[in-house]
Amino acid sequence: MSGFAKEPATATEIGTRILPSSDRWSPALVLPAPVCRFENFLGAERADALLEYAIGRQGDFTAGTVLDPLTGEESRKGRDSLVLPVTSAVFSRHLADCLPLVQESLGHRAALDRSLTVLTAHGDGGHYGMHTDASRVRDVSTAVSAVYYLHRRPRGFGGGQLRLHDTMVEGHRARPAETYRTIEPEHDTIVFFPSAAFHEVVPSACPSGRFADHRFTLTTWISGRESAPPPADAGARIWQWLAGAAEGTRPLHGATADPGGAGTTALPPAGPAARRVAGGPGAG
Ligand SMILES: O=C(O)CCC(=O)C(=O)O
Ligand SMILES: [Fe+2]
Repeated sequence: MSGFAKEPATATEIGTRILPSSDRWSPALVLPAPVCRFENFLGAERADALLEYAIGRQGDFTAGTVLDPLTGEESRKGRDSLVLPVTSAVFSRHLADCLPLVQESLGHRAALDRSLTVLTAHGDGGHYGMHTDASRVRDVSTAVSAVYYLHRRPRGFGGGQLRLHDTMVEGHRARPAETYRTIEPEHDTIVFFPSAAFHEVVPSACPSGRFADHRFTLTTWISGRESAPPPADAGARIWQWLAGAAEGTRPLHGATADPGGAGTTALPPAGPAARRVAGGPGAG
């Protein structure tokens, strides 16, 4: 026997003795940061070659730093990562080809034309406390962060998840929420999210201590020259809220990093293959 659930015919009012009325509601809106992820981003062969390259350059990595937003000074507070600046025409080309689809899925409009890439390694106790990537980009309201993950299989480390925090909007003020989405650093996957979104890397454990067993990334900050056009829909509004919440995380003066300077390279325009993907089957 099956049947449909049947509600009582009349609804009962919950009295104001239980639920008093109020004109002082203070609703807090909690929004997830827009994010998208690709699996098998470079493909097994290229991913393994890149991993071996990273491992082979062990001696060239240096301790990653953070910029103090108040003083603009570089420090290692809250961060234990190894970094090595790199460029790759092939990687940039592939990023550029994916960008139309990424921008579509993140509700992102502004033109992006520069990128800055570093290889990173997290070992035993490696971590990166809560931050935005404001100090790495020209205009944080439009910049996109891309983190590509690499590791040996079986994985030689534990932990090291990326936490992408939600944004809490109260009235006209936005701030990072305590809730977050967890991203596993899976080999040959890449994640894209707004550079203004608060995020952190939780501590990794690497029992062998071997460099080859570290958690590797190729992290790229993709910048635009111009500010975002005014949002036409709710999907784009989150970018403004994120930029508001990230205010104050960019060093005001004395910053040692110059994201528009020597480190950044021009991002090539997307190729025709990208337009086919973004346009769906039959497009192009
Ligand atoms: O390694 C990750 O998952 C994120 C790295 C990061 O946030 C950064 O380098 O700014
Ligand atoms: Fe970051």
